[in-house]
Parts: sequence; structure tokens; C-alpha cells
Amino acid sequence: MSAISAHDLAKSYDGFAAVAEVSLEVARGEFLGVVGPNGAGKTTLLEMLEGLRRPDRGEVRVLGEPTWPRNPRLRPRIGVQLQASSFFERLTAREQIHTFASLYGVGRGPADAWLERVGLGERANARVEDLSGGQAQRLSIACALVHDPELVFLDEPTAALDPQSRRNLWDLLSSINDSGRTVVLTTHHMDEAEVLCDRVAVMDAGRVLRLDTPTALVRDLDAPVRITLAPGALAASDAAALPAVLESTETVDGLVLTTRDPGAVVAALGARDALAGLSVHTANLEDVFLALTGREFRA
Ligand SMILES: Nc1ncnc2c1ncn2[C@@H]1O[C@H](COP(=O)(O)OP(=O)(O)OP(=O)(O)O)[C@@H](O)[C@H]1O
Repeated sequence: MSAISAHDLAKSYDGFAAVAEVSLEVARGEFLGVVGPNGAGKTTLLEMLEGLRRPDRGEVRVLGEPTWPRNPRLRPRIGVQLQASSFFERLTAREQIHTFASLYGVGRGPADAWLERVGLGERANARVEDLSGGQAQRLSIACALVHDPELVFLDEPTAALDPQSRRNLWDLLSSINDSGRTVVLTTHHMDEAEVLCDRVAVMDAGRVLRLDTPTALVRDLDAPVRITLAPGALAASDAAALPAVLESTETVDGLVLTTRDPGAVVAALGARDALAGLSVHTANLEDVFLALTGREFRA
């Protein structure tokens, strides 16, 4: 049985289609990413999957159960991350998670263990408004997991974090998916989805344009690989004559060769002792977005 099965979901606000014709299946234990720019419809889709927003059309089943009208049987089985701004004010981190735990009939022991697990043991007595952005996000994730749900929804858990704090959260996000828990995460960050997710739904203007593994999404682009050589490593005319090189362009970073057969090019460069400073760039999910929409992806 799927963790999530959604069929032909649609939601409009005052005639504006925030989500249209979205169907998807999420397998148990899967880590699904939903990526897209601001306003793509990610949150609206997530809220319909969570059973928090009524779809205008379509059906959702979560863990085999219908989500609407609100289904109390699902409540202990799913976790929904709150935006950090919706904490109870003036509580300490420990009081915050104890409050969540008591709502689910969970004891203080497991709640404290979650604080430790997300690295907040030493900040347990800090008030939530005194936590850093990254700490607040970790607390909100711990609160969503305190009742050990089978399926957890995380809506932009790394939003508003600096790149270092964002990367620091990745290990935690990935560990949440251990032991078979299903995770659905929305993000503005393509690199994050690429690193963390088993499959990625690329959304734009309310629609899921593609849903597949990051590798398959990139492979289907069939984009050439770019190989950059250090300046002066090889003359442009020599590079253009190498086997399998489609194009060679001089840039400030050095010579950029495009090819569909990077192995052959690297072997030929090796034979000419021209491997110094070589770097290889394959297409990524931002290129996938560009190919699907004709627009650059802007987070
Ligand atoms: N309650 C609402 N009433 C009216 N319009 C809304 C409402 N919620 C969302 N919208 C609009 O629907 C569209 C999709 O919004 P949604 O929040 O689902 O997108 P998103 O992909 O999550 O965006 P972001 O990444 O900025 O959070 C946006 O144009 C938004 O302005």
C-alpha cells in the first residue's frame, strides 16, 4: 500500500488555480521532495495531502485512509512540521516539546530524547524566541516527530537559513527517513532535493511537471557534460580536435569543452598530459527546471 495516493487534486483561491491536476503516489519509506519557485503551489499541495486543506477536486489517501473530512485515525500516524513562528510563546525548548508530547500522550522521556537527537540538549532551557534560526527549525522538526509518526511532512524546513546551517540540517533530515519512515519535504533549494530525496516532484504554476529520481530527471535531459581545463592546459585548437569534443570555448576560468562522452575526452586529455586543474560539470535539477519551463530557476 502507498504512503500517499493523490488523484487529480485541484485548489483555486478566488478563481486562481494554486494547484491543478496533481496526481502522485508516494511509496512507504520514500523520501519525496517537492521543489519549485515561490508560489508554485507546494504548500497548498502539502496541506491537501496532510488533510489540512480541502481540495476543490480530487482525492487523497494517506496510509490507506481518506484525509478529508479530517480523519482522527491519521493524527497519531502523521507528523506535520509547524513553521518555527508558530511556537507557543515564552516556553523553553523543553516545555515546547513536552507540550507537543502531551498532546499525543507521549511521555517526557521520548520528548527529551528527541531534543538530544536534534542537537538541542544544551539549549533545552532556552526560550524558543532566543533560539537561532537553525535551532528553531530543529525544534520544530523534533516536535513533528515526537509521537514517532510513520509519515512526516516538512514544509521548507531549511527556509531562511544560511548555507552552512542549511547543510547542517541535511544529516538530520536524512536520518528522519531511516527505519522506514516516509518523508515529504518541500524546498526552494534544488541542491537539497538532489542530495536528500529518493524522488523529486518539480512544480511550477500549480502543476507537477515531472516526478522522478534526481538521476533520471537529469539523465532524461540528455544534456552534454562540460569539462573545464585550467587556463593554458591545452590550446583551444588542440582541444577542439580531441575525440568526442562537441565544442571548445575559452572562458576566464579556462577552456570549457562540451561532450557526451566524458570518459573518451578525459582519456584523450590524460594521453596529452593535460589533466591539471580539470573539473567536470554535469547538468543538475536547475537545468531540469530550465528545460521544463524555459525559465531560470530562482529560489
Ligand atoms: N489562502 C490563500 N488565499 C489566496 N491565495 C493563496 C492562499 N494561499 C496561497 N495562495 C496563492 O496560491 C499560490 C500558491 O501558493 P503556495 O503557498 O501553495 O505556493 P508555494 O509553492 O508554497 O510558495 P512559497 O514557496 O512561496 O511558500 C500563490 O500564488 C499564493 O499567493
